[in-house]
Amino acid sequence: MEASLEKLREEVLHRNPGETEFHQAVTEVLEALEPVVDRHPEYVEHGILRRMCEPERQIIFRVPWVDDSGEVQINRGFRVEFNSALGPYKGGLRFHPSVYLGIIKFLGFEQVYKNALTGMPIGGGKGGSDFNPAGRSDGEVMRFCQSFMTELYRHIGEYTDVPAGDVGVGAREIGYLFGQYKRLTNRFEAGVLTGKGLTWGGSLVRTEATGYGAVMFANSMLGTKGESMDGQKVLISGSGNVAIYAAAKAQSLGATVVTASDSSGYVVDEDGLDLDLLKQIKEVERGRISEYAQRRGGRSRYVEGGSVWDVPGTVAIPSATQNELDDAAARTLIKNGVKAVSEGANMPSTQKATELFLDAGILFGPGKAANAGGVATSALEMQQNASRDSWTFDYTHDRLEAIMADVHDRCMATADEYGAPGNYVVGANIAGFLKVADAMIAQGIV
Ligand SMILES: NC(=O)C1=CN([C@@H]2O[C@H](COP(=O)(O)OP(=O)(O)OC[C@H]3O[C@@H](n4cnc5c(N)ncnc54)[C@H](O)[C@@H]3O)[C@@H](O)[C@H]2O)C=CC1
Ligand SMILES: O=C(O)CCC(=O)C(=O)O
Repeated sequence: MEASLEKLREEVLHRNPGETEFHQAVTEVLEALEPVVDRHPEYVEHGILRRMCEPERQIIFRVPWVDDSGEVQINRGFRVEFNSALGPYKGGLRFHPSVYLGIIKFLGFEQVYKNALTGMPIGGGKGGSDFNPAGRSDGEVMRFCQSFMTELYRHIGEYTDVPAGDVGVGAREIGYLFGQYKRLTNRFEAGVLTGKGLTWGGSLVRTEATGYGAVMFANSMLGTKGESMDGQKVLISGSGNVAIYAAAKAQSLGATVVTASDSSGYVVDEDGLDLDLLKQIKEVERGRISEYAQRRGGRSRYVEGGSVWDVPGTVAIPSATQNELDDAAARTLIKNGVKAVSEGANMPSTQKATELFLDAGILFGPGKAANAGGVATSALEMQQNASRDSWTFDYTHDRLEAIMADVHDRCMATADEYGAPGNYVVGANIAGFLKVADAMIAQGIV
């Protein structure tokens, strides 16, 4: 790495001890920015890179609540408002026991570049809690969400910071969070959260958008080689919001999706996933993936533990969590003939896995580009809220499709321009960076 970038990387590691995911995300971006620094020393002179590695604001708070047995529970809440050069902070909330500051900072950092790439007027942020919704009753989830919002509400607003869902935060949680925000502020401020219910300010296509977008991105990448999703054998990890709708879009484009997983194991279904069954188990019953094989029968099977990436396939869409696809998995995928990897999750491939894909000439769509469809559609939801309008499914879907095509083309053109043709990691990071950096220069040292 170039000396000024290496110095900055060391400074970030030193200032943020123990935050390994944040270190990883920063390292990837700094490596990709090497050709920019050579060409544009003014970004170093203005301290842009250093400022972009330091969140504008980090909020950490206590979230006390009472469980069903009357016991007081304490969780920790976070909101990292990373960068507002392009618009209000925007990004999801994650409720998962693994959450700590380093995870929220990596997600917030990624969000800045991703949101810039969408072309929409949104800055970047992320939040969440170490609360584990698994096994909690609706009443417990509601009381937790109400307590979480009782602190968060003073930091957010449609022109300030607009949270949404992420792992463990879906329509149910957004409903409880919105209800409490409305109660505390006495305002029906629809644009303060996205991912809302369709009858109270939500947007059609937002539920499907991240998974759909990741498949659209894969389709565009394959298009550069004269191929498409049609006829591909697709491996998907996870079985949550992103995984389910990535599978749905892939199937609608003529692919066969043969895997899904959760933290206990994975299923393989050579006949293609039955998505109605998967949705019933995961979205309605909130059950385990093992039940899928039990109920589906036929050629489906459940594998306890193990890795979904052991299954042969031509397109991989990792859609569960960070660092779920390591170098061993990447080698297996390459050996088995994978052609394209489109990251539905945030940073699901380790740095080594990413390098292996790039070195092998695999089409590789990094999360900040490939999964940008979710936040882009959140921005469309904000647009509808601002104009008190609601658009049709088809119109919103067309907007998403146009945005994803543009993200793809911009990554490709930028990679070409900076001497790394076909490298979407370089393209995504540089294209996102330039937009934010120019806005920051225009706005002065703030
Ligand atoms: N929901 C959204 O709009 C967006 C989500 N993402 C990213 O996509 C990923 C998935 O998020 P969602 O689907 O929204 O969450 P979700 O809560 O709906 O689903 C998460 C899924 O991942 C599985 N999972 C978690 N840890 C796992 C592990 N260690 N091994 C295997 N499976 C595991 C869970 O069982 C669950 O099926 C995350 O990285 C998230 O940050 C990215 C962009 C937008
Ligand atoms: O829709 C949003 O605001 C956030 C989506 C998100 O959390 C992400 O892109 O990782």
